[in-house]
Amino acid sequence: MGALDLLSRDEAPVREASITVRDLSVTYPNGFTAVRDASFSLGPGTICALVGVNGSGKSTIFKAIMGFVKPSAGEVRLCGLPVDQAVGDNIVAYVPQSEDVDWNFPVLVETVVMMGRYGHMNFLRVPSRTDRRKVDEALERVGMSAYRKRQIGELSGGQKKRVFLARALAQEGRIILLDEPFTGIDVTTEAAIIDLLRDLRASGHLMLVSTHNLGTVPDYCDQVVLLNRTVLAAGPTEKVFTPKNLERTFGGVLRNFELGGRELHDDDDARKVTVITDDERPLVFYGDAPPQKHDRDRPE
Ligand SMILES: Nc1ncnc2c1ncn2[C@@H]1O[C@H](COP(=O)(O)OP(=O)(O)OP(=O)(O)O)[C@@H](O)[C@H]1O
Repeated sequence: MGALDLLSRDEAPVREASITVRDLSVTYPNGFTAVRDASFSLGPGTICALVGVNGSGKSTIFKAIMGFVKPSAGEVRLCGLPVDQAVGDNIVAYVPQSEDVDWNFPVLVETVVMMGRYGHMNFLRVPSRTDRRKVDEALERVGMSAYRKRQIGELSGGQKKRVFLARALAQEGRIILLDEPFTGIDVTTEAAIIDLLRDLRASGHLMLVSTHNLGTVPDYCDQVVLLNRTVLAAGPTEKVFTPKNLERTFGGVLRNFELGGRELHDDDDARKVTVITDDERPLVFYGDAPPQKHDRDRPE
């Protein structure tokens, strides 16, 4: 171990992963309250889907968990700690939405992943042997070692997602937030990411995944939080991910096109539905229905 390792901040004890959101309200400076009285709690070894329409407050919840916005009421605790302390201890890692990243910024893949180690380094930010090894391992784990010397902006959407996932792995947070990780990627990459999330769950990590790909939610998420500016329902997937709850969440009518477009009953498989909004537009396809679309084509 080198002298710089001795000065690193890796000594924080490993705590059991947990997220507690209690009566959380977030009001933005313009006075708009994006989330009101939201409560849910999650423990270690969990993959939880955060599901809601556009603007329902998913990113706002993430920002509150990362400490980017302060609650106007209520609180968030991570592993039992206040957010600032948990972020300082590298407990929480974040995989951003693609749109939130400036892809023109010239930076190598391996540098992006090394950023996950910054919180573990001293103020000089000179990578130790451990930091380099963690970066190597993380790139290997997401299958991106061969791309380490490439500019991030040159990669495909799915490859970029993998790199940001590698950054989160290198950071070694027990809690990982993934903001729409499956948008714009192929099914193979989606399956690879889901496999990785399952591995991480098996090692006690807690993952909160905001997603519009509802069809696969019951396959890999053991918990679900349904959101529409507050928590409408939260708990085990088999209890919460029901047609009735999804109808409340999406504010439309659920139909099963496999069954001739009839409205869904609550004992139907919630995966095989399409949400129809008030203006008769299909909002989300999932299950065995056509792939996710947002246009006006209704399936026959
Ligand atoms: N900085 C801000 N100032 C004011 N209002 C904001 C701000 N950021 C978000 N909002 C508003 O808060 C609401 C929730 O936004 P948020 O980004 O959390 O939704 P979301 O569920 O993540 O949406 P999407 O699925 O489209 O990503 C929206 O009505 C949005 O316009």
